Amino acid sequence: MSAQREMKEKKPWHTPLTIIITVIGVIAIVALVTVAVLQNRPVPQKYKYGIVLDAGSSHTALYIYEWPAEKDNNTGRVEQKHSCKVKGKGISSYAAEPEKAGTSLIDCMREAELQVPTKRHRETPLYLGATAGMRLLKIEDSAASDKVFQAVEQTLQRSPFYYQGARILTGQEEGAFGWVTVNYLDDRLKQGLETTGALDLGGASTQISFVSRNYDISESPSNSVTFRLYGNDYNLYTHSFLCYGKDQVLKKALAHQTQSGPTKVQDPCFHPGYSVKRDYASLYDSPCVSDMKPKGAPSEFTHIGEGNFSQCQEVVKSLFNFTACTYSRCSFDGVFQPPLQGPFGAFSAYYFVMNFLNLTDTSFPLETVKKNLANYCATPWNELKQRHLGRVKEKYLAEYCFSGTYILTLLTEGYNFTKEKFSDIKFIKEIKGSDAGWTLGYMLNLTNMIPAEAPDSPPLPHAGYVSIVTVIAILLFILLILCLRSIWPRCSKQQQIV
Ligand SMILES: Nc1nc2c(ncn2[C@@H]2O[C@H](COP(=O)(O)OP(=O)(O)OP(=O)(O)O)[C@@H](O)[C@H]2O)c(=O)[nH]1
Ligand SMILES: [Ca+2]
Repeated sequence: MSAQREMKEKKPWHTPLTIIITVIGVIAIVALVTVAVLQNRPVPQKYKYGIVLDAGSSHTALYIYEWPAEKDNNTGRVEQKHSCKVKGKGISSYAAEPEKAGTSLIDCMREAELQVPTKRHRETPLYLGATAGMRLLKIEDSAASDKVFQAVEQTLQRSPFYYQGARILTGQEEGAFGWVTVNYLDDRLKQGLETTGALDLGGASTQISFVSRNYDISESPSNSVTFRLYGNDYNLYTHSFLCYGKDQVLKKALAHQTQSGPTKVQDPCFHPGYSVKRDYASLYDSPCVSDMKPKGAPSEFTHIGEGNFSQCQEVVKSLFNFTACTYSRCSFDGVFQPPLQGPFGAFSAYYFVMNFLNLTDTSFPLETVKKNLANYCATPWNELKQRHLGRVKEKYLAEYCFSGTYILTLLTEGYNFTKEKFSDIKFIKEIKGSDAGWTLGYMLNLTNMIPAEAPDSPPLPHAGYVSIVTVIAILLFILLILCLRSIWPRCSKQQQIV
């Protein structure tokens, strides 16, 4: 009997009660961890979608955005799922046959129907925003602009999506939403980091938007937009220059060189050996140049290239007015601009052009960039065609020298990016797979997806929470075992004595 008791005291571990407690302990811990994991496991993702059509002056593009259904308010979660380039020109080019503006969108709308799951169609908001091309058409022929919108609306209303309207964005909205897009995608807003300025170069207008500390917004209220995003206040400076998109500036440069109504124009911004017949009527067909049309000009002129970068720069410079300024400081054409500040992202045509010219690396000195561009401009047209035609559209190829010169002039002389500041610019196409442009910012704003105040977030991420629960459970279990091992003999002894 005493030997048996001694055995039990030495190995209390093997008593049925200990085994039962251990099994219950293990089951409890497994259950606790399982519940913690299941409760906090990210449920299979359901997505929401939003569609924005960017009706630009040169073309229309459709963007589909996607975000996890339960996390509307979290930053950095909306991503571009798909984009579709509408075939043909921008909707403003259909002024004479407005119904075609509507039908031009059909193919991309079909693509969108396939991209967004059918059961989400009815709840997916669909917006169309038009920019400088439609602004110019509205100035030129307001009735034609209305007809284009009617045609576009007809197509969009027929789609299965939740159509929210088509309208012309103001230049201020276009600039500000481009800035929101860039900073949202870079996760700068929620974290309250220094923001990135946005430079957008379109076909008909160009936008500059940045936050400049300590500048007096009351000096030019029309250039300021204030935001409260995730608990941070932003005073944004923004300006949109109508007629300073690269297509309209090219018209202005050619208009400047054809003021005497010549039949031949020697253009330093085009390559040696380039020679194309152009007609006066289509050169002067936009409100940006219509009042410059020379009287008694012939019907056409021959556009001849000379390939001289510095002369081209002089032509381009002459298109800006650097003298008129009623503010403390101006960029050009009497427009207020506070001191440049912070890094900048330059997208759209800034990227297309500088990428083709291999000039996106701004760590090179500005002088080197200019020298490379000068070499490129001097390259004979035939040589370039041999090198690139087939892969690059002839119209784009012919214009890169002019466009590159315009970009450098606009940045350095227009906005005053000095040789030190030039390296603050990054030429970008997209950020984390989403295109840089105003469309994402526009949708985030209209769907109220960026809150004014910072949302409360759980103190621990899911993985951290599960790990801590598991560690605590294991520690408790070990403690229980240790307790059992040290106390049990005494307990059982006491039981026996009793
Ligand atoms: N080289 C090159 N140019 C392009 C490309 N796509 C567009 N462009 C040109 O770049 C310029 C700007 O294009 P976008 O940014 O789409 O301009 P947009 O939105 O139509 O015009 P806005 O209404 O003024 O904003 C236009 O002159 C286009 O013809 C491209 O892939 N390569
Ligand atoms: Ca644009």
